[in-house]
Amino acid sequence: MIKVEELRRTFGPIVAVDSISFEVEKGEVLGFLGPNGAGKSTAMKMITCFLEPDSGTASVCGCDIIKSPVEARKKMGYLAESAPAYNEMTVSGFLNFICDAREIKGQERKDAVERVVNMCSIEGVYHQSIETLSKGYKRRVGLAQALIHDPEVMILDEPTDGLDPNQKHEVRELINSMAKEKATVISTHILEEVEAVCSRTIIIDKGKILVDSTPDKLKQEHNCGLDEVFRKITM
Ligand SMILES: Nc1ncnc2c1ncn2[C@@H]1O[C@H](COP(=O)(O)OP(=O)(O)OP(=O)(O)O)[C@@H](O)[C@H]1O
Repeated sequence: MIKVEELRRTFGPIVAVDSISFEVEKGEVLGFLGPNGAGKSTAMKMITCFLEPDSGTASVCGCDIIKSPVEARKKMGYLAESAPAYNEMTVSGFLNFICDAREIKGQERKDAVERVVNMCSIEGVYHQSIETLSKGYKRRVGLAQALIHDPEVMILDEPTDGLDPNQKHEVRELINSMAKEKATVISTHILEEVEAVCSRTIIIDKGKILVDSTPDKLKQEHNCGLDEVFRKITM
């Protein structure tokens, strides 16, 4: 469902993403791991059509991100690293604004909003303005907007960042509950999260893919826990 082919992006002299290629099938949850500055967010921004690649491309459910970005975006839900929500809007106003942008109307809109509000447990802050929310609730609102059109592909940049342990658990359960029907990519620094939700993991450093494997295989091959595997590979 996701096919990434030789994606590359530089910022001046910095090669943020260096010709990476991989595929993600329906039902897979791919964990994107790497140290700070490895290129994870840049890769995600390119796949979700928020940043143009220097070269290479990707397709999402058969829609090329360069030739058909609008179609590709319809297939994806994207939670950005620092979810760009409109602070002065209420949660309700923001989710309805996203529905406007995605042309979700009438009863379909009512059902979609109700579904994501329940899924992300944001009933209690529904009428509150976004600027008054805690970091964890902002993250959940970001997740709600990413899921509002029930996308086939989810691209989630550090989805549990800023959440307390209970909320982290809830979001991981949520990802697991949806995983079968979707292709999912999440980036994270939390190795325990990889074990909890990812069926596959890519370790990226300095823009290059160093490892593409499953968490279990990595632990077996290196005969240690994932945190040690991560250190061995990236240090
Ligand atoms: N807009 C930009 N202008 C200049 N350099 C950038 C820009 N965006 C990213 N970079 C650089 O590209 C490299 C990759 O950054 P990126 O944010 O993709 O890494 P990351 O793996 O997501 O890091 P983190 O785990 O810290 O979020 C870094 O060296 C970063 O400084």
